[in-house]
Amino acid sequence: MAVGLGTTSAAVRIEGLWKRFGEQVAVAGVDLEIPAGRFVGLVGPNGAGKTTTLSMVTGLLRPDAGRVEIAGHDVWADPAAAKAVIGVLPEGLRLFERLSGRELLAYTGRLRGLPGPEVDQRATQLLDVLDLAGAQHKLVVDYSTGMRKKIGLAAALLHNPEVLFLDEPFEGVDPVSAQTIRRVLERYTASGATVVFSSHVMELVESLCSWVAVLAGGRIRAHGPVAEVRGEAPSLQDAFLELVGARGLSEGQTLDWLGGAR
Ligand SMILES: Nc1ncnc2c1ncn2[C@@H]1O[C@H](COP(=O)(O)OP(=O)(O)OP(=O)(O)O)[C@@H](O)[C@H]1O
Repeated sequence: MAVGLGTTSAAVRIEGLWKRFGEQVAVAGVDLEIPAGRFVGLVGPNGAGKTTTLSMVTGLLRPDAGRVEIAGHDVWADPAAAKAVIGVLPEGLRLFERLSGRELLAYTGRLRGLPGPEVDQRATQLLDVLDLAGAQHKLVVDYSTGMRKKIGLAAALLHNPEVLFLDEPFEGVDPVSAQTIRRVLERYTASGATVVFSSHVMELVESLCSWVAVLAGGRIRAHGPVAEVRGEAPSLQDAFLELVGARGLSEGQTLDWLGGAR
């Protein structure tokens, strides 16, 4: 179901978003309204424009054209107000490596303007639910990939944002940490907050998300509740392959030299 422009329940409103890198058009006119209180998947093949879109939506990359509103705040006209209500776990997350996990949270909390005792209390709880309590005094440089994602998530949640943006949050994360992250995110959306995350892993999106947007070639190909985007297809994966026009190997592309039959 397409949510019409102008409804009031949108967590994120994107209008006419464009980004070009030289000759390469990365995002080619994205219009999208993301409803509040949903677990939302932004899916698309490699190079579809997911990271570029999320970077523009979260105020990290200036669009060539278009506008973005988050919880009613224009990201580029009023960046401070917009950034106050979002949390971001970007791709290739850069952290302060020479701080411990707890110090990183303390620093993030003060940057967000939270009082010290409140930061301490929230940090203790987040470290605990994310299974990082035992590693809280270790330097971030010594954290594993999964631990980095989890401390990045804790930092993104510390100020209790209205909308959380996550670029590939489960990439490189083992199943135990993935389950922990998942539990925290489900709890967060159950309280009415919105999560928007990008992924290529369709099974994950189908099991986690209630709403999905499919991006390919810099454009939105479909969006709405997962069941509607899936339609008659047996799985979201099948619907996705259909939407993005995936193709098999054709005549002349048989790779007949590949494999054991010599
Ligand atoms: N800084 C840049 N300079 C030049 N081209 C870029 C830049 N960033 C992205 N692109 C190009 O824009 C297009 C969209 O890239 P983007 O990283 O947004 O896609 P994506 O959907 O996140 O892909 P993936 O799933 O592989 O991470 C690609 O063709 C990419 O090569």
